[in-house]
Amino acid sequence: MTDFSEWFHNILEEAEIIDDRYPVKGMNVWQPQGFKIRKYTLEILRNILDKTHEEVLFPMLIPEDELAKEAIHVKGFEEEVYWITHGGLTELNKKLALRPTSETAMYPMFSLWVRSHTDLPMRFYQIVNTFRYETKHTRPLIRVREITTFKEAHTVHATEEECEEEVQNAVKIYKQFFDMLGIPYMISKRPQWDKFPGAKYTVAFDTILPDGKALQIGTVHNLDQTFAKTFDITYETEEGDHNYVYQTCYGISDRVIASIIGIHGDEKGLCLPPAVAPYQVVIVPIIFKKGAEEVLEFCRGVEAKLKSAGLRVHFDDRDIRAGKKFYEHEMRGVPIRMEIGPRDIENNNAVVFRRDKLEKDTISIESDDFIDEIKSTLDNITHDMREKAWKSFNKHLRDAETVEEAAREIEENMGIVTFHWCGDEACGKELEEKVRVDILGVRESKSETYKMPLTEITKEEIDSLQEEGAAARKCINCGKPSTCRTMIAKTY
Ligand SMILES: Nc1ncnc2c1ncn2[C@@H]1O[C@H](COS(=O)(=O)NC(=O)[C@@H](N)CS)[C@@H](O)[C@H]1O
Ligand SMILES: [Mg+2]
Ligand SMILES: [Zn+2]
Repeated sequence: MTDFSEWFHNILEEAEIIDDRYPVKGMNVWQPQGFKIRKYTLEILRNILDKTHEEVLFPMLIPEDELAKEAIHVKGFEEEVYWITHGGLTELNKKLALRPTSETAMYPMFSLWVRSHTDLPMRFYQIVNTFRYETKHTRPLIRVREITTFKEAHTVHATEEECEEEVQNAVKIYKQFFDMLGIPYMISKRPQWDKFPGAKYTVAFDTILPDGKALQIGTVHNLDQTFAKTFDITYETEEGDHNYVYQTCYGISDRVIASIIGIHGDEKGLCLPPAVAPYQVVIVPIIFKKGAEEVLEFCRGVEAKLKSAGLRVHFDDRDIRAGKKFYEHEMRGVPIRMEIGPRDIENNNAVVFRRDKLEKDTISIESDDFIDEIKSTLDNITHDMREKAWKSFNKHLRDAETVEEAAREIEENMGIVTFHWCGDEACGKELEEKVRVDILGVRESKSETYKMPLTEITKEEIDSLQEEGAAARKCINCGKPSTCRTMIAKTY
C-alpha cells in the first residue's frame, strides 16, 4: 500500500475485476468477479432508490441542438462530448452526442410528461454508461472515458422549498448507500466556480483514498428553474396558472466500486463488505489421505445449510494445497473462510477466519445455530469495516489556522485540510494558488469531524454555512470575517 496507484492497478488485475487492456483509452472490461461486485453494489442502490424513484432508460444519443440549448451546461461539457457523425456510409445531417450526462436527453421528454401539479413530484433514475472525453490522466474506475456505472437521478418539483427538501433527501440516500458499503465521506457545498454546469449549487460527497487524495464519489445538484426555462417544463397550478418546475439531479459512478476496493483493501488484496462479496463464505476442506471423502461429504453438508440460509457460499474442493486456497480467497476479499478437517468433524467444530481482522476462531457446528453465528459474524464484519474506515478517514482530516499551515499539512500529509474562509471567490482563487490545491467546498455540518456516519443531516446543518462563532473567526487568507469552514485537498 506504499504506492496506492500501483496497488490499485495490481489488484484489479489479480482479483480479475477489470481488464484495462481494451484498445480504447479510458474504456475497460468488467470481468466476471468485478461484474458480480458491481451487480451486488447496484442491488443495494436500487433497493434504496426504488422506495421513492422510478427507474427508466433513455436513449444514449442526444441531438446536437438539444445538447446546445442550455448555454452554461453545454459550455461546461463542450470539451468532453463524443460525437456521432455518420450512420454507416451516410453522413448525418444532425450530429448526435454520446450522452455525457442525460439532462438534455431527458428534459425535452419531461416537458411532454409534466402537465399538472398533480403530476409532481416526479423522481426518476437510470443506471447507464455515459461518455466524457477526459483529458486528465485516465485510470480504471476512477477517471474513465466510458463511465460504465453512471447512476443519474433526476427529480421534478412544484416549488423551490420542495426542491431544497429533495437535495436533503438525496444527501440522505447517499449517506445510507455509502454507510452500507462502509465508505467514509465528507459532505460539502462546492464553491460557485466548481459546481455542475447549469446548477444553482452542488453538494458533493468526497472520500479519501489511502494515498490521501480526495475522490468525489457523488454529487447532488440543485438545478432550480434553469433547465425548466430552457426546456419549457411547466405545470398547471390548481388556480390554472402555468409555472416552471424546480429540479434536482444527482449522480454517482464507477468511483463507488473504486472506493470499496481502495478503502477496504490491504496488503493481502481485496477486503469486501459482505453485502457486495460474490462469495460471503468459502469452505476449505483440510484433507489428509485418510478420511478425505468423509471430510468432503461433511463440508458439502455445511455448504448446503449455509446456502439454504440465503448466504453466498463457495465450497473449494479443488485438489490443490489448502495454503494456496487461503491465499487466493484472502486476495479476493472473501469475508469469511471456514476450515474443516477430520479433527473438526470429530469435535463438531469448524475454524472461522475473518478476512477483515485476519483472525481465526473456532465455532461449534453441532447444531444449526452455527448458521446464525455466521450471519452475525458477517454483520460484525460490516460494522467493524465501516468503523475502521471512518477512523482512518478522520485521521486524514485536519484543521489549519493559517495558509502556511494549510499548505504544509497538504504537502506533508495530503488528506483534507479544513479552515475558516470568507467565502469570496477572488480570495478563494488566491488561496488555491497559494496552497496549490483545489478548494473542495464549504463544509455542510457543524460537527468538527465526522465520527461514525451521521444518521440525520438536518436542514439547519445543510443551510447553516455560518459556523458557531465563525463570525468571530477570520478568513485565514484575507482576514475578513469567516462565513464558513472550507476544505482543501489534492484530488483525483
Ligand atoms: N470521468 C469520470 N470517471 C468516473 N466517475 C466520474 C467521471 N466524471 C464524473 N464522475 C462521477 O460522476 C458523478 C456525477 O457526475 S457530475 O458531473 O458531477 N453530475 C452529473 O453528471 C449530474 N447529471 C448527476 S445526475 C461525479 O460526482 C463523479 O463521482
Ligand atoms: Mg469531469
Ligand atoms: Zn478571504
